Amino acid sequence: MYLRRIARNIKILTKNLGTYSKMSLESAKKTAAEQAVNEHVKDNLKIGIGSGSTIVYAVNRLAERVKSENLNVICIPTSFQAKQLILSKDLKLGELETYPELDLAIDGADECDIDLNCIKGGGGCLLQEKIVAFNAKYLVIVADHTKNSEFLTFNYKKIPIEVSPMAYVAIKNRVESLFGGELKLRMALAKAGPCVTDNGNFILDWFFEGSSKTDFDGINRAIQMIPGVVDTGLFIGMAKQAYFGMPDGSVIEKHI
Ligand SMILES: O=C[C@H](O)[C@H](O)[C@H](O)COP(=O)(O)O
Repeated sequence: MYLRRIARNIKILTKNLGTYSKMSLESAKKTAAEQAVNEHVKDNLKIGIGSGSTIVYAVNRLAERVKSENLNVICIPTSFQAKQLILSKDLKLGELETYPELDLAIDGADECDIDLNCIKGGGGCLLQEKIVAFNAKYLVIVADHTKNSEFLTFNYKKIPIEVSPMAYVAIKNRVESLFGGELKLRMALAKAGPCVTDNGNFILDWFFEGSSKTDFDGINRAIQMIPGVVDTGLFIGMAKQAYFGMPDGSVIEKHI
């Protein structure tokens, strides 16, 4: 009886700790995203809007500032999710076709190294994010502290690669024989079969462990050369600044 009660209390404690750490991660994302929007958004900007859970806080803050300061900003989405966010907040929606030169892009990351190289695509969005970031003068990353790492794959052990569906087996075999690791076709969660991106492609998650010496730039270029590869989640040399929300409520900023 006594032991059973202890076991129950331990279970409750573990559950509460889990909820607490999830809450603190969410507040870390929020503080980082809000600070980035406070420091970078000005009147008359064309802004690329990234995808994921952290960008939601950035868009919320952006909408507040647009309303309270009567700012004129055009938002260019990087995914279906980003477009829905922009529309739901009554922000001005633009597209790259009409606004091919952007002032700023704000986006999340799955991991970000000391030089601000990133792994992205954990949520299945990378191609439009990379196109939008490339055409923005300044890419700012917003994330919680768990994404701030020494080198890529230090914490986040997979690199998403968007591929043409017909080529996924050939690409999997080629990357494994060139660089090792294992590529797995990402499966959908509430649908039978593979996860299909906003662009109608598949995602191969490359489980690969690099080190501080790994040439991710070279690897990225080599993979991009394989026919059927649409793009990789390696964002090398693209971000100029990153904001990481810390557990104590502070924000660490990194510049290039
Ligand atoms: O595919 C998703 C995007 O690349 C996200 O920006 C990335 O996964 C980070 O997302 P989150 O802000 O949810 O950690």
